[in-house]
Amino acid sequence: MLAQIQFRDVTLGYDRHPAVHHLDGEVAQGALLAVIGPNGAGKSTLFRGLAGILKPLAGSIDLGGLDIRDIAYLPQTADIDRSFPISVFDFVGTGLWRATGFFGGMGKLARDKIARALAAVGLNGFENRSIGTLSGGQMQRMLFARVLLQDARLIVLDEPFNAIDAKTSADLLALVRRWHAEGRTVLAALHDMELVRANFPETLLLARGPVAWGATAQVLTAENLAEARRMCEAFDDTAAACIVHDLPSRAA
Ligand SMILES: Nc1ncnc2c1ncn2[C@@H]1O[C@H](COP(=O)(O)OP(=O)(O)OP(=O)(O)O)[C@@H](O)[C@H]1O
Repeated sequence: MLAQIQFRDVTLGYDRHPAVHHLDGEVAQGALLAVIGPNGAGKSTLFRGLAGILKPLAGSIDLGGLDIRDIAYLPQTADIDRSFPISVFDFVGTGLWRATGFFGGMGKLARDKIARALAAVGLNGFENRSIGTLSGGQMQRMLFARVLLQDARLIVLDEPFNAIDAKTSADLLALVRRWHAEGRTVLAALHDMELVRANFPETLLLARGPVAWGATAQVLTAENLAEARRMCEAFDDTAAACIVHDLPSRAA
């Protein structure tokens, strides 16, 4: 199996303080991987690193030759400025920037693609609504429509099913399955263990560092989950990033 992502002893953080550290491992092309862990475990930080928003403090992330524009990143809805004056249509249309460029005009073909993406997520008729008027579930559907348009090889979804109803979850999960069936690599940060067990073959359990990574049934054990909680509680948020060449045991 070819690797789509290789984490090489990567540390990511803010203001030189690590939030995720010493992550090693690889994600195969076409994998469907759940990333789970307690609040503050570093899931969003890891995804910001994958999306190129955050540069590693140490180590590296190899994306198997993918350009940053081949990655579709769905942030947590809390990270979206809902007061920004943009319509649903125009917001979803930003998913085409890879193809059209930032200043590219929007022809009929592009407008049709946006309309189809909105229809696919059940947002027909919402085109002219301002994003600030959407409910949580509609907002999530809109974000999925943008990912659809991006047509990316690597899809990174940060808590895509958070605070949405069962019908919306089921509709959006069907899109995730479709992306997986199309051979795209999909990573999703999730809190719902039942949803993970039922739909994600592989899981990374994170608690600032990796606790377990592999087949979901083997990762989601009571012992591993307890260990993740313990590691998160014990983590010192003010610690400085380790410098790898200061740690002979790791370098050996
Ligand atoms: N922009 C930021 N600036 C400084 N620290 C941050 C920032 N974003 C996250 N952190 C810190 O990094 C650590 C990891 O947070 P992160 O949001 O990655 O965790 P998470 O696993 O996604 O949590 P949750 O499940 O609550 O969303 C936390 O201690 C958090 O306070």
